[in-house]
Amino acid sequence: MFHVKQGKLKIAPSILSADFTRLGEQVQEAEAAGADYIHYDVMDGHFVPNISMGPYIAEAVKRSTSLPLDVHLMIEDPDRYIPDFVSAGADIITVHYEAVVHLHRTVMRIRDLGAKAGVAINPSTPPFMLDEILPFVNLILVMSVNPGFGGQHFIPTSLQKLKRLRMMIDDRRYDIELEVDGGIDPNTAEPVAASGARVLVAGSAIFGQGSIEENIRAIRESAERGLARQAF
Ligand SMILES: O=C(CO)[C@@H](O)[C@H](O)COP(=O)(O)O
Repeated sequence: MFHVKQGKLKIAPSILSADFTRLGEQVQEAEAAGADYIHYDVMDGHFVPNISMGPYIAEAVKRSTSLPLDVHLMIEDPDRYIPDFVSAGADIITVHYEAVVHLHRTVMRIRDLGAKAGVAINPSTPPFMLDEILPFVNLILVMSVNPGFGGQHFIPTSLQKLKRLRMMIDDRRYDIELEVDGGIDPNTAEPVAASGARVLVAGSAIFGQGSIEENIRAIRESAERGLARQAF
């Protein structure tokens, strides 16, 4: 894991904001429009105040696309469900720093089961809390809203956090994807990319209104402008 691979910007539509009566169709539309991952939010009503989807729907989503399934577990005791999501076809499984006691064990478990392992941090968690786990993860997810709901406003202090993490990753030459999630739209995509994010999750800005294809294009173009003027 000790080489830097910048790669291109990735867009990960969050299907939390999709039309569930046409879920397969909307996932396919996102894929045809050039999405890179399908972001799948799992909420348990405990770690976050909302309840969303479990492994059965994940398995159906996986069958409807050839894109990697990027599963974000916003749940307490995620270890209980990691094997179910791996069996459902999850390619990346991200757990919350705040939800896990033995984070290294959890991360290694995800990797041993054959998926990539991510760690997410809430808006109030400082980046240095990830210091010891960085050598073991494939992805870091910066939550730029308090997790639990789509359609919230981007928290601007997330930009400093992204810059700090970008530096931590690059200075140590880790091959880790830096993902951001919450309030990403054509306005915020530029500053988050300029601050170091390389995977942008967006829900309401992609599925909320208008064409999925145009919405993805607008976010990608904005992020590419941000990448071109990296803020550090
Ligand atoms: O994890 C979450 C919310 O907790 C996200 O993935 C949301 O689904 C993003 O929605 P928007 O802020 O893009 O509408």
